[in-house]
Amino acid sequence: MLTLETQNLTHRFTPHDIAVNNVNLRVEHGSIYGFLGPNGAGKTTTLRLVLGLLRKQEGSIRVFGDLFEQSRLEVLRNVGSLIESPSLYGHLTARENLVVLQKVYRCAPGRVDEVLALVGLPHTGRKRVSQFSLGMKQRLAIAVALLPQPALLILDEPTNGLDPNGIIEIRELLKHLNQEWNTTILISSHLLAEIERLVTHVGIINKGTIMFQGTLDALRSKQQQSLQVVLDTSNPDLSQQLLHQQNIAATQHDGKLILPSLPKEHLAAINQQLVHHDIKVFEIGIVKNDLESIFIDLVK
Ligand SMILES: Nc1ncnc2c1ncn2[C@@H]1O[C@H](COP(=O)(O)OP(=O)(O)OP(=O)(O)O)[C@@H](O)[C@H]1O
Repeated sequence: MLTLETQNLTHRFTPHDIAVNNVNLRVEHGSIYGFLGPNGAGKTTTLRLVLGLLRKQEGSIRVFGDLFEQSRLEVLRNVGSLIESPSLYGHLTARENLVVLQKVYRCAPGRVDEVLALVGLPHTGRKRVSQFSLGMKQRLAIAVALLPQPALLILDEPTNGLDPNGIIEIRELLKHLNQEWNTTILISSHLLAEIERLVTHVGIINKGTIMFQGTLDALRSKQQQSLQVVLDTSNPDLSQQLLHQQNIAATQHDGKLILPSLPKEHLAAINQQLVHHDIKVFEIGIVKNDLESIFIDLVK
């Protein structure tokens, strides 16, 4: 079941530039969907459209199965979001901030302490938010988003500017929300490494267009397909010639040969043949592209 689905979502800020181009997001119920792309790719614009913060121009948006424009209030009651920097009152404590918003959103008063505990801020006492670290502010902003006990949480780069510890803390919090409360999470980031250990699904956007969408496993299998073999020999030119004679496309990098992934038996035969031509074989290794380089390839 899809919690969020867009069809051909398209948005232009000017007639000549398409910020979001026929985007078909498919966020499955119970998933943690990482929405990835470099700066300016169209992530924030897409998320703002999905939340009705920008007027939709083309395409359709369904949340919880309903068309967004036909059930806007009902949908927004069940969606928590953090887009760009959070609006918090610096002169108030974490609790006081939440009490104000609990009244605005008309949630049960008991929810304030629940969300403070959930985000790990129950003991900040009289400390004003202006004295909070960036990580604490982000946690509080997520607490605000959680007040209405949302079934869908949309977070735009929530770990921006956080140190590695802060990033890990937010990651653990989101995992907990997903596992314990079954909250579906859509989180954007421009760094795959930052969310790789968190997400179940990935959507990669570049210049407004989705380049890849699927499970993290599907992205990993792309990584598998991109394995290469590195061959270090005493005579790279002759080795390359011999490989080309067998229709194996080998290229030279820093005196080593790079060839496509081949079965073990085939590599052993190549080794034998090179030795047979008096070529010393120093190394036959596998080059495993990391997920980050697959991501970079997709958005190049
Ligand atoms: N209010 C606006 N007016 C005009 N152009 C805009 C506006 N907001 C965004 N854009 C343009 O739309 C494109 C997509 O921007 P968007 O902010 O959605 O990207 P992003 O992926 O969220 O990037 P970042 O990671 O830097 O936030 C960019 O070219 C940007 O310059």
